[in-house]
Amino acid sequence: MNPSPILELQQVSKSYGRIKALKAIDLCIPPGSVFGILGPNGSGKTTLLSIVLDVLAADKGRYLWFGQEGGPEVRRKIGSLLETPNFYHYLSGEDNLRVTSSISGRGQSPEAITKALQIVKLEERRKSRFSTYSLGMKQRLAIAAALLGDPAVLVFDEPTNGLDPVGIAEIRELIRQLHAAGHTIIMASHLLDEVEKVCSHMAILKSGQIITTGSVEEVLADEDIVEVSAADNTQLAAILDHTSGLKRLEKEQQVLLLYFEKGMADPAKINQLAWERGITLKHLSVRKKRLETRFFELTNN
Ligand SMILES: Nc1ncnc2c1ncn2[C@@H]1O[C@H](COP(=O)(O)OP(=O)(O)OP(=O)(O)O)[C@@H](O)[C@H]1O
Repeated sequence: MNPSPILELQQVSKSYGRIKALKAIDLCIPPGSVFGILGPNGSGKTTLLSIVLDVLAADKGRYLWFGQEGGPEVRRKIGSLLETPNFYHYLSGEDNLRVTSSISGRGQSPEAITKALQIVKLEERRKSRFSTYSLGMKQRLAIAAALLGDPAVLVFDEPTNGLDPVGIAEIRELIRQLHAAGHTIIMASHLLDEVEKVCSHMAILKSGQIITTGSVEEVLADEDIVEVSAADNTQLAAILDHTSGLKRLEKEQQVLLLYFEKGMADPAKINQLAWERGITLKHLSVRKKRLETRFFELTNN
């Protein structure tokens, strides 16, 4: 039996005038997951997160956190970062967290603030003014604010937006660490590579609809891809073109890519087939589909 979802959306719809931003969304987010919400610009990611965080009201449908409908008790278990908070530039990181915690009423003890600063690795710079922080540090301070009160779930909208590769890698590590510490993380992103690196599950949104959802492996593994090469790839292609279960064959630089229905690829049989026709393979491997490829397949249709 599947564990009860941390968050469940049932038929959630939202329009802005004539624009239908979300169209009857059903979605389940499993506990303990790092759940990526992916989608092109304008697909409805921010609208979806704003609704489940009670920032926006849905026109129709409902959502349940921990199996319940809203309320302050439930809200306390969720930390969020929708957009960078308005920190005071002349205050230190630590003082900014004090202000945030007194406004939100969460994690007000000095220990809670120190712990949040430690987790995001800003302890050494806690006394520095916010204005002296790099963009990556500012974003980590925003995550520290979301961590106040030690919420079970963290919701981030584009947490690596505007960061350089080092800043992105720091946030990636932080997300992994928070996940390992037991938090469920829900994040909207358009960075396919990031989602592939850190997420366990995902949903792809397009024009306000979920076009696929599941574990990252499930979403990617819609077909088997086998990579082969021999001294003469043209001859090899002619032989393998009739392999049973083969959907299509593509040439890519020095290798041939054989696409099979899911579960139909048989590398041993491919090797044998080539061998029987007098061809020795130089290379044979099963390739994992990249999220980028899958994303474009799904969103371009
Ligand atoms: N306040 C608003 N008024 C009118 N239309 C809006 C408003 N906010 C969003 N929209 C529209 O709703 C749709 C979904 O927008 P949303 O910001 O949720 O998408 P998104 O996937 O988060 O996009 P991005 O990746 O660009 O942030 C878009 O067509 C957008 O133009």
